[in-house]
Formats: sequence, structure tokens, C-alpha cells
Amino acid sequence: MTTQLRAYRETAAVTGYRSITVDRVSANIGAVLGGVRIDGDLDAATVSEIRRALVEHKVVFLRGQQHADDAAQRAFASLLGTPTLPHPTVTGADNSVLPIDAAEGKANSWHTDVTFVDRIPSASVLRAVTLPPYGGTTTWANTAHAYATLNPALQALADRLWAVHSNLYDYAAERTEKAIGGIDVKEEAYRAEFGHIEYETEHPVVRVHPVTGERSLLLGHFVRRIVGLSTRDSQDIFNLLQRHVIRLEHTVQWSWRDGDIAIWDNRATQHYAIADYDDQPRRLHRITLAGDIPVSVDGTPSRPLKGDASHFSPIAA
Ligand SMILES: O=C(O)CCC(=O)C(=O)O
Ligand SMILES: [Fe+2]
Repeated sequence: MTTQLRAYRETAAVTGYRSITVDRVSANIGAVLGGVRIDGDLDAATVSEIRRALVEHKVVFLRGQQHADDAAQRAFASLLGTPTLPHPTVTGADNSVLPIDAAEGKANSWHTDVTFVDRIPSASVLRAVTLPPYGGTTTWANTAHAYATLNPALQALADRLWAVHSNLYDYAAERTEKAIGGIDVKEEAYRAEFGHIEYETEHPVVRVHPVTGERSLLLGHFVRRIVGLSTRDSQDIFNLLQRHVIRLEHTVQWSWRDGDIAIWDNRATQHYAIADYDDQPRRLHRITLAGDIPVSVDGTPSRPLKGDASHFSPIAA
């Protein structure tokens, strides 16, 4: 355990939670927070406890926030971090609120958000707007726990690897899957917009968390290849590590209800939105918080290779 992590854990253990309640959903990831009604006026103690619960449990859930609209969500998110463009290429009606709408595509593939740029978002705040009558759960995996439970020999291997992440990941493979049900025209347009500028960044496969000092595996569906390996070796090593990240014991699955909000630490998680609700409408609104450039175990920062994402910087809340 690093000194940074030990110090962090000791502080957390001594102080406990006073302003909010924190109930684990499972052993390794996820907690429900109580005693919070979101708006822009939460007191500093509550905000700092929410932040702490977030880095400790990786994804936290708030229930009963039916009063919240986009403005309240944005005001709340601004207390936790700095809202940013949700994505360097996707635009929306309001550029800090990203509608996640089934009509425009389904995120049913394991990923960490926006890993193809150097400054990966630190966290996201996702609010249920329209839910299907069945299905439509979201699953998160704890990538720090995944690293911690890897065999030490594999940890040592992963510590030395770097991966290239790109927004032009294998859409063709996705299409084959989609072709079974036919390709939605709007979805095609969304994909065209999403991929119209290529971004590529080299990230360490193991990043050190800037708050807790924990090591975590940085992979997911934007990975194109592992640096220096042949295509086959690259695929095999990716599969070996990615399979470990998404072991069910490392995950939590959330059944959305009206008024729910999920907040995840995008520096220590992957997620997957399960597409098991047929053609029922489903819509959530996401506010994305700016993050910093990952660093490897020896302190080397990620390197952008293609695409200028310098505009992908904090915007005014
Ligand atoms: O639809 C969901 O539940 C999550 C979608 C997603 O990947 C995201 O909001 O980043
Ligand atoms: Fe996502």
C-alpha cells in the first residue's frame, strides 16, 4: 500500500460520515447515499463526504431526487467538480448536459468514458429522465479492485504496459451485432458525429489514482492495441486483463428508479448499460466532470498521439 493510500484510508477511518449515510450495495463497489437532496446549496461538509464516498465506493447512488431538473443537476455536479464538454466531438442542446438516449445508441459495451483523450473525465453524474418498464440496468466494475486482486506477476506485467485508445474503435464489429436487429439511421448519424475527428492517446494500462494513490487498470472498449505487441498478443493481453476487470464480483448492477442519480469515479471504473429493454424509450442526462492526465506507476503521464483535444477543457458551470 502506498503512503498516500494509507494516509487517505486512515483519515477516512477516523472521521467516518456525519452529514450523509453510506450503505454499501456490494462488497467491492457501490454505495447508496442517504440524507442528500441535490441542489447547488449543499453545505461543504456534505459535499466533502459525497466526494469521499465516491472515491471510496467508486459509484454512489442517490434515490428520490425527483425534484431535480437539468439546472439542479448541473448546480450539484459543479459542487463536486468542474463540468466539461461531455465529449470532444458530440454536441448537444446544452453542451454541459449530455442526453443518453436509447434512440441515439446504447452503451452496451464495457468502457471508461472518453479515454481517447489525455484528460479523461474524473467523474460523471447521471440522472434518470425516462426509464423503460423493464430492463435498462447499468453495471459498473471497480478497476482498482481488479488491479488489487490480480496475481502479483500479472500486476508487474500490467504496470509496464501502455495502450493506445482511440474514438475510432471497432465500430464494424458492433455493426455486425446491430445488423441482427437492423441499423437505426439516427444511430448511424450519431456514430458519424462521434467519430468524425480521430483522437488517439497512449495511456498506461495501470494508472495511479490522483486522490487515493490506488493503482487501477485503464482499459475498456476504446483500446486499439497494447504498445509494442503484435496484434494477436495485444488482443490476448487485453482480453486477459479486461476479463479480470469485469468479473461479476468486481461489479455492481443498478436497477434505475425514477428520481435516481448515479455518480461514478471515471478514474477507477468501467461501465456497461445493458440493452435488454427492447425498443422502449430510455433517457438519462449526464454531466461530465473534468479530469486530469493519468500517470503510470513511475509517474509518466499519458501522451496524446492524434487530434487536438485542448478545447476539451472545463467550461463555465
Ligand atoms: O445508459 C447508461 O446507463 C450509461 C451510459 C453511459 O455509458 C454513460 O452515461 O456514460
Ligand atoms: Fe459511458
